[in-house]
Amino acid sequence: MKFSANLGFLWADRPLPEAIRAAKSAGFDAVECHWPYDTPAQEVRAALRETGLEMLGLNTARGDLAAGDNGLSALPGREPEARAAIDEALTYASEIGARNLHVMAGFAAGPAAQRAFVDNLAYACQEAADAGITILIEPLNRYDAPGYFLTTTVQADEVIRAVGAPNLKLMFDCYHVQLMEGDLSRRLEALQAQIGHIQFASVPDRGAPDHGEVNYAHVFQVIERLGFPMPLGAEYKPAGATEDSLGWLTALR
Ligand SMILES: O=C(O)[C@@H](O)C(=O)CO
Ligand SMILES: [Mg+2]
Repeated sequence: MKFSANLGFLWADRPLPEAIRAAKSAGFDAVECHWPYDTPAQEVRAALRETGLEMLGLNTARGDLAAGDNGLSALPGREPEARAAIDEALTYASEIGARNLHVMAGFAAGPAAQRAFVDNLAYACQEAADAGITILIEPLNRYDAPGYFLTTTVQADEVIRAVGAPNLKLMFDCYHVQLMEGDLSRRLEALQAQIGHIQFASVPDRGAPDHGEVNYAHVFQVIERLGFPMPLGAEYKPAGATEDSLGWLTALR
């Protein structure tokens, strides 16, 4: 199996280009990140070229962090900001050759939020299509992100159908899905056509995948059997130094 290091959590204490090099040295096949915007895109591109790693994806900016924003695209009345964040992210993604963009919904609820999300995603998909970029939406669990608009794969499936764009896919983060819905094996199989990227972490502590209530040896076998072609995103919070958390990866090599 192939694995992508999520540099929002792994080597998060290092500047992004150094984190990319560390992921290469540790044996990862790809990288992904959260919000790379403080690092000039050419520095990221240079590190990717040097290591030969692909940046699989990044997130749209969350908005006004001091005001508690966690994404903008499902916030009625804030469409101009949401679309500016989408434009910014697509420009950055194109500059570093990233294939996926996670468009973050934000804290909202109700029909107006649903309409705003669908409309903003339609805009994102249209703008992304020419660059060959896939737009992802990710349900987040209610404990880490209470009040977030998108919380389940069932809801994400409805949104994907409402937008109806071929380049809109589901980010299936096993950690969030286990906390909200469980039944990982069946859900991966049922949703395989909609899934654009898969992430994982132990549950419930969001650590390395070698402990906790989910048996990842089994989940990885399911994913392999389904023939999912892309590296899986290791998006967990190491308990100490990232290098000391990689026994699971070594064991699989
Ligand atoms: O699971 C997560 O938290 C991330 O994948 C993310 O992009 C948003 O916080
Ligand atoms: Mg995730």
